[in-house]
Amino acid sequence: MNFGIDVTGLCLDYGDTRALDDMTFSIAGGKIVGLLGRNGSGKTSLVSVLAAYRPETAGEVRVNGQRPFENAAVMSGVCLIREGGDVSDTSRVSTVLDFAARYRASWDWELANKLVDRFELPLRKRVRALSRGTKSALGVVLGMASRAPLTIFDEVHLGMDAPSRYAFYEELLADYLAHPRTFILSTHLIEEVSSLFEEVLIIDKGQVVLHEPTEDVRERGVAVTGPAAAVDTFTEGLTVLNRQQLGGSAQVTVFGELSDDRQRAAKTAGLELGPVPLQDLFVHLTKPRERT
Ligand SMILES: Nc1ncnc2c1ncn2[C@@H]1O[C@H](COP(=O)(O)OP(=O)(O)OP(=O)(O)O)[C@@H](O)[C@H]1O
Repeated sequence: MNFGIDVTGLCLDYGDTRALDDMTFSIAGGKIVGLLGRNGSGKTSLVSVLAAYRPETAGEVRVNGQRPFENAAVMSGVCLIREGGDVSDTSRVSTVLDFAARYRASWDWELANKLVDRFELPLRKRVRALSRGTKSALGVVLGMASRAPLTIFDEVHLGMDAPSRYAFYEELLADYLAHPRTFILSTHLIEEVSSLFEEVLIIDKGQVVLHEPTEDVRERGVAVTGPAAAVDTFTEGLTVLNRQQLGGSAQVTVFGELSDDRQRAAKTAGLELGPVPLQDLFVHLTKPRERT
């Protein structure tokens, strides 16, 4: 079972601060979605509404067809893991897992135990004695083993070191393939995790900037690689997102599709064309605009 999401005209205010500003989007169930946005763009606010931690100020939010806030049927099927962990600092790791197992209808102990071993979680230790990375790993175990129809990781893996993060991505993909469900991952570490995303939702200043299949997003630009002088000549006048040079070779990322003629011209000039790194597009789409 997996939960889909329908959001229409969603607004969320904290007093005078409008954190979510007229958001509209739908996510079909059974996908891994990347939620990308700069600091303060509204990622945590959005997932808090989806997971019923907060009521919306205006608009409509439907998770599995129902309004989440104070709705037991939705809340029991949504698992939001935030970086802080939301678990009692004084409890032992084993107690936190036991509690989650009692609360989560679809909890899977086999998976939990496998991940406890993989992340070397100290079951007897109290949560407050865990390092930041180990606490994040505990969050990963709670989120994965819940097998919730909608599982949301809000920047949970940022505290983990690279081997642990890659272990997380591997376990997430394996378990998703075996037990498809809806995942939302909010992150700043775009490139290393982007291969997992089937869809990308980019938000900025509380608004949706882009919501597309990842493949389509990558086709919104082109990475041009080859001898530096030829690359620069070819990309002159185009919207350049990024330029890297190594010795005599350069790679320039440009925004916008290239016509067939331009693509042929690139090949004739000995240039290689490739997909655009998601990170470059993200930076471009969320960069501050001049006010008019
Ligand atoms: N409890 C709160 N009270 C008042 N304003 C808040 C509160 N929580 C968030 N905000 C404001 O709402 C906006 C969105 O914040 P939010 O935490 O949702 O962004 P974010 O994308 O998760 O940021 P980050 O990547 O830095 O975690 C920001 O302007 C923030 O200052």
